[in-house]
Amino acid sequence: MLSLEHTNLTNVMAQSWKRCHDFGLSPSDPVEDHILTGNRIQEVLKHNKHIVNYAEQVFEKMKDSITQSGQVALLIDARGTIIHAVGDPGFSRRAEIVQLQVGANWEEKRKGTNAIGVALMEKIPVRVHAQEHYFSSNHFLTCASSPVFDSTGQLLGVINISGKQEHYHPHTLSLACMAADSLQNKIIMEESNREHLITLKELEYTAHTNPLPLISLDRDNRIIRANQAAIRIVGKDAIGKEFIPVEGFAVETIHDHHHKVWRSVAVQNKKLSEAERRLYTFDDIAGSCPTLMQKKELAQRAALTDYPVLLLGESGTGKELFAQSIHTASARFAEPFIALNCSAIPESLVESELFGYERGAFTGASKDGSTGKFEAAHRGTLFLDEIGDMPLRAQAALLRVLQEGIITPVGSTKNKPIEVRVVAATNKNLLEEIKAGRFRADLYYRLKGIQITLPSLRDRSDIMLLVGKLLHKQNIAFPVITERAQEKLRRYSWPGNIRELNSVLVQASFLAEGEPIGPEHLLIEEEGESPLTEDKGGTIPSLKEAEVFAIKKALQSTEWNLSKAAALLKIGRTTLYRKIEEYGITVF
Ligand SMILES: Nc1ncnc2c1ncn2[C@@H]1O[C@H](COP(=O)(O)OP(=O)(O)OP(=O)(O)O)[C@@H](O)[C@H]1O
Repeated sequence: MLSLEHTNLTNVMAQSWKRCHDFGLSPSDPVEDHILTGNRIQEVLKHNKHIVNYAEQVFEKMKDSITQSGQVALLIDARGTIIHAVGDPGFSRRAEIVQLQVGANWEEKRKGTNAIGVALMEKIPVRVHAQEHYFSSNHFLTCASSPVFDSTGQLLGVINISGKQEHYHPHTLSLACMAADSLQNKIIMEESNREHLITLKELEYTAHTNPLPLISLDRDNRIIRANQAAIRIVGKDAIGKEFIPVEGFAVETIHDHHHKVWRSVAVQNKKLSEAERRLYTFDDIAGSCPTLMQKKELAQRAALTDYPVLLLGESGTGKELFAQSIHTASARFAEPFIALNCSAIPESLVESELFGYERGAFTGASKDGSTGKFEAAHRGTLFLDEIGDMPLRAQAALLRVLQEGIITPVGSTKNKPIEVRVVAATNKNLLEEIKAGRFRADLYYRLKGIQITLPSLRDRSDIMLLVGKLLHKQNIAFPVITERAQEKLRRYSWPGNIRELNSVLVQASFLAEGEPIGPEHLLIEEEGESPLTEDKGGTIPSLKEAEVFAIKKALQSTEWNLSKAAALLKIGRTTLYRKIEEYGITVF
């Protein structure tokens, strides 16, 4: 009697044979003998360098048993080309005759039913033995293949073990599966290490500006990292040494699944002074240009009302600064100002984030329950940043509360009346988002109340006044900027607006070391320097030059915020990080 598994595999085989028949192949045909050689195979190998390196490590462990049992182990890319092979030299010679060698392609449509082709097609581990092969010339083989996927489930290739049919062994398929799993684990580990590195890099950059002392400890309570603020307290030499509790530091421990201490972080638990806790006010909004003054006046008048406010403007134009100023100038100034980054809410957590949840409402929920942003902002102001990126499901939930003025925490049956003033902000064109079906028109009209569009820095006539104020904030006296540097500042287009200006000035004052700031200290691309601008001879920049330029520009305008820069470039964070490494792009 056939087992279910066997029946299924038999079906898989039958379907493969049918496909081969439909391709117009006949079992007695000579097998296609095209093979990639020279530059073409070198290109494929270069493209797959990473996975081949890992496969070498995996195959190394199996090499002896594969050789002794007269087999070959192969790595095949996602398109069916063999890219690495190890095994018994005797069998390898015979195998080469049927092209079980680097450069040959074993897709079903070329080589008929075979383990590699079927595993690629069906994305499952499979054995193809003797006469199960479509072409008669392959009947002397017994082959087992298992697919390899990356962390997103995308097929990367196949591991295959082949031998003469008389060397059939029931465990060969398990061996192929184990090798594929091991290879997959190595690849996923590498990806997660890279992710970890990115997080560390981001932490490094935020730690620069984060004034709160922060220390990371290993499981033995030794200091493995500390930001500048913490180093000032514990000293540089403390890294690597045991952390002796310092007064005012709270240690929070991270446990693994077995409740073993894994890592800890020590954060200085200091109470923020009134000045540090203070939100921005209209006095903090620097500028004298008529457009900005007009927007500031409009916002000041809006602060006296309870109407919703919608702040529009490019990234870094001061939308959050305006939102806080509106709150502090309003009658709600003594109540909370709560900010929510709408683009960062995962779809599944929308309700709990906005409305909170009761204790034990869902798996993973804190046992004490949690207060949602609406409740936290009760009687105060809720600032909905990046509203244009809010997922549609969250938009529906938000609209409901704005209409009804009540919330129901997840897992609760009780309604709570909520009274908040909403200020929303986005750098997206909401009318276009509505047209594209990504933003609800009814929500737009509810949020719009008073709409204030902030000017981009390039459209402002008061850039030098801003420069003075921003340098003053860093305790640098004015004037310290040469004429040519001022000209350079005026000419630049400032895609990252005031945030970018601030970061360029911080870099410049650092580079100038107390001397007047000259154009050489301003690390911005002059418009004419752009490799994207065709010069008079019409030279087109190379793809690499264009990429480096775009990446640098995105990093500069987001102050090296990798997530924001990747979003500007419309690529993933991991890809951005890889390119930064590949092109050797540095901070300055
Ligand atoms: N008129 C201004 N005067 C002084 N500083 C300003 C002004 N406008 C913006 N800034 C500063 O520029 C930086 C960016 O401002 P803010 O975060 O408010 O911009 P945003 O428009 O909300 O940006 P994003 O859309 O990227 O969130 C902040 O450090 C802010 O203090």
